[in-house]
Amino acid sequence: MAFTTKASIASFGGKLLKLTHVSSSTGTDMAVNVFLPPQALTTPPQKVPVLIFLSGLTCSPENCSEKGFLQHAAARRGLAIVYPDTSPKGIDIAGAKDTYDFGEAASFYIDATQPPYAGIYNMETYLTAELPAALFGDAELGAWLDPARVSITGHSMGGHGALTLYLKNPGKYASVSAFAPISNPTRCPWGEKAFAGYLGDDRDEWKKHDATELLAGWVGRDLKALIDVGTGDNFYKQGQLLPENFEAAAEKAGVTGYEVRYQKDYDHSYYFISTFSDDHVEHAAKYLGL
Ligand SMILES: N[C@@H](CCC(=O)N[C@@H](CS)C(=O)NCC(=O)O)C(=O)O
Repeated sequence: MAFTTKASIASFGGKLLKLTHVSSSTGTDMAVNVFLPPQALTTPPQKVPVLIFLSGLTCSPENCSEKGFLQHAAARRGLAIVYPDTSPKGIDIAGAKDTYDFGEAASFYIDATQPPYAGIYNMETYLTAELPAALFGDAELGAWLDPARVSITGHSMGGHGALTLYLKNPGKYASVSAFAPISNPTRCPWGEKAFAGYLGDDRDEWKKHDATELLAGWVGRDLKALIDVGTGDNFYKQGQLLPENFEAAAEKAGVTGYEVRYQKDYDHSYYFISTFSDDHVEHAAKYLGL
């Protein structure tokens, strides 16, 4: 297969595959983990729906695979989980490793237009075109993964990624959910820094990658979205997440079918994610026909 298998680990009756492949979008090796539930691993193999999980700042495919607990419900419901990486890695770009919120592991899941990131940080193209084509077209993986049934979720920067890729590509994903998403990046310090660095100074360009701004294109539609935010999340308190702005924009656009839950005392960590991961898998399962 086009993927190299680095590990195959038994998990909840299924298998977690740790894979790498060469990406033409980024020009680098990309890591991706794939959890196959027991329902897929039959003879002959069974195609199962897929939930993509996009991770947050500083992460790799490992963080959520190890402590997000998505595999628990996914194994019960018969869903595969795909954990892509957060950015191209191992490239020598000056400054890219200097801070936790920009550069390596902080791609914001967009295609950068500014040097030195342009041409390398093409995460939107990678996630929406190259990776699905590689996974579903693969002789082995393609026997387990159903290209017609895909949903998306994510945490923090990955919540921003999940919401924006969903809103930019109507019909591509059956539903969306997010844990502590950066909901209005054009108006928070993390987003302003990332968008200035990757996209330049034109704030109208930034808005094309902001979930709150993108809601204007969804007037009157059913969003099929679940969002959880912890009230004890320091990044929420610092104004990095701004879920209220997303809610206000959704209300203004008259969209339906979304729920934003404020979970008392929960922080930004994987203790928060693992507590509510069953709900997010259930949300996806509902729209994936399970
Ligand atoms: N200062 C923190 C900020 C980054 C952070 O909290 N990242 C979140 C996503 S925005 C995370 O999932 N970190 C990795 C982990 O908890 O396993 C750090 O460097 O770890």
